[in-house]
Amino acid sequence: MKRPILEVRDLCMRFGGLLAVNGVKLNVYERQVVSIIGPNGAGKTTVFNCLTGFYEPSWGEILLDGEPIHGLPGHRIARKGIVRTFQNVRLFKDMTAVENLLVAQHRHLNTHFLAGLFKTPAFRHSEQDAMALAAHWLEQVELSAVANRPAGTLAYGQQRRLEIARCMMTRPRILMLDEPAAGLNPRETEQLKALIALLRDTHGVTVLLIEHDMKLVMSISDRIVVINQGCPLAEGRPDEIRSNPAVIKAYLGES
Ligand SMILES: Nc1ncnc2c1ncn2[C@@H]1O[C@H](COP(=O)(O)OP(=O)(O)OP(=O)(O)O)[C@@H](O)[C@H]1O
Repeated sequence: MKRPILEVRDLCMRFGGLLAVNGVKLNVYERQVVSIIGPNGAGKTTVFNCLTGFYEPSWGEILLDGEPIHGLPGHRIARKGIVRTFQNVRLFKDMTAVENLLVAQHRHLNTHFLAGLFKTPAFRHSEQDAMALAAHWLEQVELSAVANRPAGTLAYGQQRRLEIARCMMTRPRILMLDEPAAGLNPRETEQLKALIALLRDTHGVTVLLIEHDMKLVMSISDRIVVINQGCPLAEGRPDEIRSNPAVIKAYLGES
């Protein structure tokens, strides 16, 4: 069987006396949507923060394609193709939708100072490529019509999709979405679900999802990992998780 693109072994994160993450493991295969669920305070966002280098784990291993990445700074992990969105929308609200995408593309541009100053052919080409990529992603997330509107004036669901497009500008291998459906209406949630499926099925992206919307989680996930009070509780297909008594007791039974 193929090796997982992302392997997490015995991940632990301690904050003083609190063991917020305690022995979490993950095997994420390419082109899968894997959801991490659990009650409030279970440790889901802390796992994301460890995976993206925002926190250095207290213990455990994180392997990307078999190569250890735990302890690397966030920018190095991002360069290896792991990018994320946050629970709260983090766009440049006064910049237009397309400008928000071009900012993300900046590190791929030929940005040598003199090349930019004299607008060399290489610089102009990379600018054109960035614009073409931005146009492509605006179309994929159905925002072409609002490309020149300030991001802050877009509907909330549009802002969420713009954030995902911004991540996609960096050509990630693993896209991590932290509660992307929070605050969305049912129509916007359906659009989000279709977008996640498109990213996996058409663009070959692997998606890690933290989400409280169980309808979305159950319908889009290939695998689900349940954590409770920092500890792994269950792992499996949506139908297995739905009928797992421990999960129902710890989590689904709450709602
Ligand atoms: N930087 C920190 N310092 C101290 N404690 C923290 C820190 N970050 C998180 N915690 C604690 O770790 C535990 C897990 O928090 P975390 O945000 O990872 O949970 P979560 O599952 O993402 O919750 P939610 O679903 O509410 O977003 C909580 O008890 C939280 O208070």
